[in-house]
Amino acid sequence: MPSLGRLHLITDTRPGRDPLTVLRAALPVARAELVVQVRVEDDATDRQAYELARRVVALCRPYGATCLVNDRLHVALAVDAAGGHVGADDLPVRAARRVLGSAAVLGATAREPGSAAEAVAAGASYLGVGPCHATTTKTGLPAPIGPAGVRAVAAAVDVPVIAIGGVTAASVPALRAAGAYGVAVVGALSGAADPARATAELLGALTC
Ligand SMILES: Cc1ncc(COP(=O)(O)OP(=O)(O)O)c(N)n1
Ligand SMILES: Cc1nc(C(=O)O)sc1CCOP(=O)(O)O
Ligand SMILES: [Mg+2]
Repeated sequence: MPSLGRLHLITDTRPGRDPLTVLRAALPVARAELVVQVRVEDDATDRQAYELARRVVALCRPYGATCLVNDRLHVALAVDAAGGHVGADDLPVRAARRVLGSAAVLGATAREPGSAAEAVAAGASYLGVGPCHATTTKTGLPAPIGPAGVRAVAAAVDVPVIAIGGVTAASVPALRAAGAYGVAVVGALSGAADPARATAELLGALTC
């Protein structure tokens, strides 16, 4: 399995957002450090998810960036993405691993050490851990766990921990110090006036 990129860009498909424009700005800056997770709204059709994922895979390929698909693993397989990401409402990690195969990248959401260790034992190759900070991008989340929560999970597993939820370049150093391997963002790039510059700032904070 190739090494995992440290900057995960999750597509923002809310009305008025333009995920492919953001991606085109981020790719030349982050190149193989970029992991793009195709995430669509729950009411999007599989065809819409497929069309977006197909375009993302094609855009990522020349840069060596990685494309994953959130939730819809059949779409990941259909577009030959590198893997997928699952959480509590999705296929169980062991079932997801069976679907994707042993070589795929498989991310799982974990918010505390016990479920984190279970997800790794079931076949997760990285963990998405959060919400680290308050976020307006997704509703219904538990209270933020902060760097201390990330530290507890990172100490319990031997796979990369990707911190998520309200992450900005300013919050990256504390998350890295807590053991995060990388970060996943929506708003920090999708809402940026200059996504290329925001990508450079996030990468700078991740790799210094
Ligand atoms: C990197 C990363 N971490 C966590 C999540 C959240 O996944 P999940 O809990 O399944 O929630 P949805 O994203 O499906 O709404 C993620 N997508 N990526
Ligand atoms: C999709 C998602 N999952 C989360 C979790 O904690 O499981 S937080 C989140 C949204 C992250 O968006 P932003 O970077 O704009 O805060
Ligand atoms: Mg999910």
